[in-house]
Amino acid sequence: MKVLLAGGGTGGHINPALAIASIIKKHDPSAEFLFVGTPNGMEARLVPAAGYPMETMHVAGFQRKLTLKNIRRNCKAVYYLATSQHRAKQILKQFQPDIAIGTGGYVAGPILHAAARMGIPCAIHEQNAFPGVTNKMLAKEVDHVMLTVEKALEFFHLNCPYTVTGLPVRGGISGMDRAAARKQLGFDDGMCILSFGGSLGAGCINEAMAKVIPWHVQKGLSINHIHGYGGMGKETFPKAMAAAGIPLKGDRLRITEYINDMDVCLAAADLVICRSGASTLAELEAAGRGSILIPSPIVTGNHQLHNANVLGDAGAAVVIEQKDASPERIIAEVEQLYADRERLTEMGHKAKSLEIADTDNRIWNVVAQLYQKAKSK
Ligand SMILES: CC(=O)N[C@H]1[C@@H](OP(=O)(O)OP(=O)(O)OC[C@H]2O[C@@H](n3ccc(=O)[nH]c3=O)[C@H](O)[C@@H]2O)O[C@H](CO)[C@@H](O)[C@@H]1O
Repeated sequence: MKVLLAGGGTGGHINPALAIASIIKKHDPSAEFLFVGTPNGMEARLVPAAGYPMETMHVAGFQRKLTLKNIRRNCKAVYYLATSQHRAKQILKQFQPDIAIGTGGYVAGPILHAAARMGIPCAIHEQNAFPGVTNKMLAKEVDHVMLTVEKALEFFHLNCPYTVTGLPVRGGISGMDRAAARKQLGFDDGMCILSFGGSLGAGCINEAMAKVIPWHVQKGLSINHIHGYGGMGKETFPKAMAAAGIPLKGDRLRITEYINDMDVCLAAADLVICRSGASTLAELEAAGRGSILIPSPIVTGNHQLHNANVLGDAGAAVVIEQKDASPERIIAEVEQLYADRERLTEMGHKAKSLEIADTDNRIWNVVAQLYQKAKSK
């Protein structure tokens, strides 16, 4: 089977494409893959690192606010739009895929559009509860739409079947026992908080944790705490801790720029305080952990708030919009959950009940349907 995968820009679009490739490879080890991305997006690093070939094409989004800089950017976007169809056809003619799958990001637009017009069976995967512009457009042309959550359906006008597949999570996320994870981290059996703000960190979460950590340490509460401050907090967060007299690594503390062992940290945690990117939420569901979610307000269509509300509405998370997420408010929420561990455990169960445990099979079923369609042509 020859599979073309297109997606790019952020890890949020590329990692699902890589996960889909792994699922296909597991079922069909002889499958051949070609990724299509932009030369400057994160895909240019992540895809070759995962060992897959990639063709590139230039694409850019249109800016709505008309400043001089944006007019220049829009001129570039028009040029790319004019040349992208030719490039897309060239890539498709060379690789001759049986099927094509888009996982979002501008680059998926021209290539999936061209593939659909050439009669190649196509599908898209939408990671968020509020779909991106590319997927919304492509949904009218493809043969199948895969969704992480059913809620996204409200925003699509579909002419084709859909499957709620969930979002593939990294191996190991739900596999570890809480006690073993704590032992590995050197923690005791008090409450364990895990906080982080996406791969780069989040100013708002760092500001809150700069108060939350000294609060529970100075009060002597029985709390273990892991915090990932990200590149964004690299200069400021360790200084804030030093000023408060808090060590970055103590008996109950592990404060680091990036959390590399998220599987262990999630398993150890009782409460997670974080943004609401799609992968993070799928991981919270797989691990079955209660959370305080502070959606990033600067993402397209405010999709992180839509994502967070799926868990919030199910009672699996407390959702606090960034404008309301003062350190004092976060401390108050943590204090309540510290005092009511049963509620926290219940939130974890509710998160687990949202998990789609057979995501891999659901995705493979869609792929198999597309391939059958390709072979029957
Ligand atoms: C800022 C932004 O536009 N984010 C979007 C991007 O997600 P983006 O990839 O930035 O964020 P996600 O929450 O989807 O994934 C973050 C990943 O990084 C991991 N992690 C994070 C911090 C850390 O220290 N260690 C670590 O391992 C998390 O466990 C998770 O697996 O695409 C997603 C899918 O379209 C969207 O839902 C997000 O809104």
